[in-house]
Amino acid sequence: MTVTDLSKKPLLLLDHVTMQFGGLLAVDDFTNEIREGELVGLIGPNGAGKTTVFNVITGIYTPTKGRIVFNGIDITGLRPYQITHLGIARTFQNIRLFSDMTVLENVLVAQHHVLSNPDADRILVKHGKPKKGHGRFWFWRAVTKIGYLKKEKEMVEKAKDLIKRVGLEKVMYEKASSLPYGEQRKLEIARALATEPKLILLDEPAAGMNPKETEDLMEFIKQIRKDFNLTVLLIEHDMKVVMGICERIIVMDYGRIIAEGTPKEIQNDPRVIEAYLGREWESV
Ligand SMILES: Nc1ncnc2c1ncn2[C@@H]1O[C@H](COP(=O)(O)OP(=O)(O)OP(=O)(O)O)[C@@H](O)[C@H]1O
Repeated sequence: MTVTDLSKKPLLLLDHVTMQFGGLLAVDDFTNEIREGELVGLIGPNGAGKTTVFNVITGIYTPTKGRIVFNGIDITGLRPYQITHLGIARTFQNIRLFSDMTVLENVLVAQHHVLSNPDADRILVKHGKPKKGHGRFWFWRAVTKIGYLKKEKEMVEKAKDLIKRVGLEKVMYEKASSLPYGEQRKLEIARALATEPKLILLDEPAAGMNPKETEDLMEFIKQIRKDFNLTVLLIEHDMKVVMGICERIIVMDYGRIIAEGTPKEIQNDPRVIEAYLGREWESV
């Protein structure tokens, strides 16, 4: 049974997507449509192909076969930065932050793509650490000082506002590496939000979290979906999270979709229990 709300506008279509690595079909004829505002879970045993689905959506890999359409645009084969521009952001299984930078600097770096590069570089040099290759900085700063100052102010205000909205204002000037794990995850999600996505892909956001952090994360994901008008696709092994917040769940095994439905339907599906939930569900 499908649980897709057909009154919602289609946002992402994976149309017979296949990703082959040599003789291995990591993703095999994957077809699914995600509609605006949905919160969808992607689950399955280790090696089922879940992260590869994220990698083809975000342009890390070009699918061997099939087509990916986002918001009416065929994005198959586009570069990752082009896909980010169109409104897809992601987080990774292992947290990826600039550990020596503050929370604010981390968000500013993520906003980088919104501005033309010279502007973004200059703002980063001032609010973050100077990088190599910024010799043009002083020249451009003199030439475009007024526009730059305006843009800088806007960018910093925007970053601060985002940090407040995700509840990290108390640690805005702390180094990312000094934050507790749950806050590092939030910061990673905030960095994804800084690119102003329509769709966010979260790869195992609850990995390594304690039960309290996991509870907070579940609320956080529901809250940001509402506050930022997001569509969310989530890979997660923690069944409490998946069953607790997803409206629809897609189950993969050996690269293929083996089931799709509401949390209740998935929990009672014999194919899913056999391939996956039998093991995972016992631990919930
Ligand atoms: N770049 C690559 N080259 C070769 N094989 C790959 C590559 N990326 C993934 N694979 C293989 O594709 C299969 C699917 O991997 P993938 O990481 O997508 O699974 P997953 O469902 O995300 O697993 P997990 O839950 O453990 O993260 C695995 O067998 C993996 O070894």
